[in-house]
Amino acid sequence: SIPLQHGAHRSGNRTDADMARWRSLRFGQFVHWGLYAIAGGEWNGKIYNGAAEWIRSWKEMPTAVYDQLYKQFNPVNYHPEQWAQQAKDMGAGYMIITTKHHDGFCLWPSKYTRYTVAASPYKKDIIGPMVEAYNKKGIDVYLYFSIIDWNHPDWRTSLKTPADSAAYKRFKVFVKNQLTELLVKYPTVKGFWFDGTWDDSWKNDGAFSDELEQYLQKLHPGLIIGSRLRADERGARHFDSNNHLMGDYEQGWERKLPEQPADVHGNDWEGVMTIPENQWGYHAHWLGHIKSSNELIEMLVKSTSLGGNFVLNFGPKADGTFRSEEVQRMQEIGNWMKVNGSAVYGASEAGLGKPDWGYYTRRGDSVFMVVFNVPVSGNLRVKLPAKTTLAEASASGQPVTPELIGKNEYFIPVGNAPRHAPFVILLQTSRAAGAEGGHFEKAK
Ligand SMILES: COc1ccc([C@H]2[C@H](O)[C@H](O)[C@H](C)N2C)cc1
Repeated sequence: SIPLQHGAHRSGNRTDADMARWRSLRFGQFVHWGLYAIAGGEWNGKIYNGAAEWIRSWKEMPTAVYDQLYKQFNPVNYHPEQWAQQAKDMGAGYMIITTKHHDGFCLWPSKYTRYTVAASPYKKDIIGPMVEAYNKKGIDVYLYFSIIDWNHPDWRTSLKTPADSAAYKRFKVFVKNQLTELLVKYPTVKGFWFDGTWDDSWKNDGAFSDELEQYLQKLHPGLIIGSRLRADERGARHFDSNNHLMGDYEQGWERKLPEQPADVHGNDWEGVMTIPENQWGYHAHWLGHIKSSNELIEMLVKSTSLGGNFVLNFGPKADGTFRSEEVQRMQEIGNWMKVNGSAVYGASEAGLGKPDWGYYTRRGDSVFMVVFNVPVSGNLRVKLPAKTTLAEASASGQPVTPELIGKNEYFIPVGNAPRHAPFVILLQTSRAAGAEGGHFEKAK
């Protein structure tokens, strides 16, 4: 392997309590909120086909116009305790909030730039009350932070001249100052969700990203930071030049999910997902497919079945309210999670493969069958590993009688009554005496 100073410093997943908690929560809420919500994906009567939070880069939107939008930021209907309650009702265990997206506008009154809420008509800190409201509901908070900062005079995409290098040196100090400020002002946050780290300026300075990560973890022990922050000294991102994951979990699953255990190599990982095809900030006109609650529940269960977390994104309007499609999905998903959340919370891969009828998840000896597709036979096939016995099966607390159809193979009869949502069957298994280690195969 290649000797690296700034590659992965740990092989295998973190085993500490903070990471175990992150892993157990399984389901998060992403919130993208900022000046882009004022534009809402359109300008001068034209609709922007890109992602709403990127509208500043749209040729139809003069940057000078965008950069004045802060003078209109005044979310009179922003009630963080209502945001937190609806997230709680959805079943989210953690929330990720954009403190600063690529446009550089800060939702907290940073003392390192004037481009913050303090300069807006709203004046007040957005982040502090949000962290407090979510924590009060028992929801952990993570801070999204974009390294790219289109507003800052010292940000550079690449370093072409000595002047560029001098500017970017100042910019790195600014970044470290802002991150320190966020941890000092909001000490209950559990981690950072970094973005905007693909430019050469950042990619070619692996040493800085490594030192920054170590500095932040020393300042805030237990901090959780995904694989988007770092580059190694050869410019490799997410996985270092020896193909070892950098950061505490794989953070590359954006609007896509792994298909099988081999795709995640036994690493902790998190998938982030939009309800429309590709909108993170508020866009008045959602184009293309809008995912239903059942589709989103399947993605959450699929993620759990592959040992990862699933984070669903919401883009509040400029006034601080949520669009009806988003409120509806939070309620529908929450209603399902209230009944079936035990198949997700604290659960992980079952090591039983992928059945046609849906997904297996597992927590200890409890195996959950989350059923999306009932076969025409009305019987769900279950094959357990050798040395594993099936103690009992139940659906919604009612016992179900499995039919033994072969060695450690069963049919679970569920009938063909029409169903409009996935349902869960609990298999209580027991480890036969002398079964070595985990009687379920561990992900490779
Ligand atoms: C260039 O392709 C990109 C760049 C950045 C993104 C940003 C989105 O604005 C959003 O914040 C998402 C989480 N992030 C990866 C998405 C796609």
